[in-house]
Amino acid sequence: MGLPIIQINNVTKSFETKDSRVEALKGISLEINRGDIYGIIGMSGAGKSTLVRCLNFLEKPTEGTVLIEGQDLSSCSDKELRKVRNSVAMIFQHFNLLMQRTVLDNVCFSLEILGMKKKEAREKALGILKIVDLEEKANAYPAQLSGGQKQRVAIARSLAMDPKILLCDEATSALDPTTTRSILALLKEINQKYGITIVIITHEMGVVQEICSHVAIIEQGELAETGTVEEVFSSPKSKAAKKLVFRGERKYSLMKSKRCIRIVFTENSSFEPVIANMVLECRASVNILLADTQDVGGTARGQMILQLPEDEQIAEKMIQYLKDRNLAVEELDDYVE
Ligand SMILES: Nc1ncnc2c1ncn2[C@@H]1O[C@H](COP(=O)(O)OP(=O)(O)OP(=O)(O)O)[C@@H](O)[C@H]1O
Repeated sequence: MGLPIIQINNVTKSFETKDSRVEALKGISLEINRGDIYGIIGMSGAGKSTLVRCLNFLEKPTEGTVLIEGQDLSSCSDKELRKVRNSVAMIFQHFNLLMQRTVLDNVCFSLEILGMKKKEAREKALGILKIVDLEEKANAYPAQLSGGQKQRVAIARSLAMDPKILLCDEATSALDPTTTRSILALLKEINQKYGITIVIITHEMGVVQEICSHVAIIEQGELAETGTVEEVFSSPKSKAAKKLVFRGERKYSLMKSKRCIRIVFTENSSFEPVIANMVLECRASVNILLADTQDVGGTARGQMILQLPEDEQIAEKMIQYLKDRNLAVEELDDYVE
């Protein structure tokens, strides 16, 4: 597989304000491989934006190192840093387009700054607008576009630089679910066709599940958990991961038992017969606290959270019943109050 394209080693970042000091990152280490779509997820204020800004040195870490393709950014000259930054493109929640310029000029702008001739830049930009499906809007101004179209222009502008890495900071947070899906599909296509490594910063587990191969969960400036999306979704270990996977729901129930389990299905259709048969066989009812299906890396994954009967023997029998049917059963602490 070779060297990871991004290596983050023990990065800390503190912000000094007039009367306080904020430790936004507290010793984060991460490796991202070439070709990954890597999600970095966490609640508001967790330090996601700070971390992503450290990846292109828009923010310099207080301590620790960031290596892009093996090159330590802290030992780069200004010229070398500019070169690295050209290969690490970034898109944002609010698009950051030049409002006085047309779509085409937005894409040509950075190419011309790099010294490309106008005609050549125009040709390249038109080719890229085709990739993002915005050819017919080349002469429109950003104000005349929808949110999704604006984000496509921002993606086109970053692709113009032939980046190796694309950093997306909450790039779909201002978009509705349908538009979000189409932008995520475009990012996936770019990743697959052009081999661009993508880092996605988000607070939504749905975004991670839709397209990421790997995920890192950060909480209060620390890394809570990393793994493949499949691993983290199937058996989240940290409190932060559980909160995101279970969508932060904490249930209040009329049933007395506090014993809850989570089952993961690969097929949505297997939900009902298994639970119904288990209830029939054990002659006791369960309380279904959550049941849903989510798309994890293109596969439908169902999860169900059950509150078991108070009778320990029956509860054990139910768990065994499910395990005998090769279902992953995980006991959840403190799920009900
Ligand atoms: N320039 C700054 N000066 C002072 N504090 C800052 C600065 N930038 C970020 N912080 C603080 O660092 C912490 C992490 O902020 P950051 O923006 O990285 O979080 P985030 O996870 O991206 O949050 P959100 O999802 O709300 O954008 C917060 O407490 C924030 O207030």
